[in-house]
Amino acid sequence: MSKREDYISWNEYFMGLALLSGKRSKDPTTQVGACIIDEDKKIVGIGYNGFPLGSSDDNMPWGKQGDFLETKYPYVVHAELNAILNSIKSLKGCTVYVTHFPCNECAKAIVQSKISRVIYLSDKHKDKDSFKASKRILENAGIKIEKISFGSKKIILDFDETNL
Ligand SMILES: O=c1ccn([C@H]2C[C@H](O)[C@@H](COP(=O)(O)O)O2)c(=O)[nH]1
Ligand SMILES: [Zn+2]
Repeated sequence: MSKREDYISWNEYFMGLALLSGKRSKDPTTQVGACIIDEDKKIVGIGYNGFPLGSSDDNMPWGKQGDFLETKYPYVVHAELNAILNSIKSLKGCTVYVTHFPCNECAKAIVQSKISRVIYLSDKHKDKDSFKASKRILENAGIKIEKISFGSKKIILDFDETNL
């Protein structure tokens, strides 16, 4: 019997984990996931966007507009920051897989934690100033930035045990 040829690549595996992590997010508009790996391809941190630990989701707003204090923006912890804060070791030389290009605040945290590569799937906010600033922060710090592309490839997770 010869080996399977249609196994997933490392990029698909780690971006898949970032996407799966984003599925935990309760943000009704944008679900972001991040997965950090070290130079040995070991997963060292993972996260998604959500409210801080102990903040009941039922007491916090998920809105986007109106009174700033009644929107999600001042309260939500970004996926990249959660992945960094959840990390189990020093992140020097690590790579972060992110479903969305990081904002300027996350870019600063990425630089400060000494992550050296950012691989992202979507840059749908690339025309916003915060994302232009983010690109500048990352580039100025010499961090490698790569847009990942899989064409229309999908990975289907089937939880039906009879199909295993
Ligand atoms: O670097 C980032 C930027 C944003 N997020 C989170 C914060 C929010 O929960 C959403 C963005 O919501 P919009 O409705 O698309 O404005 O994404 C993040 O985790 N990381
Ligand atoms: Zn951010």
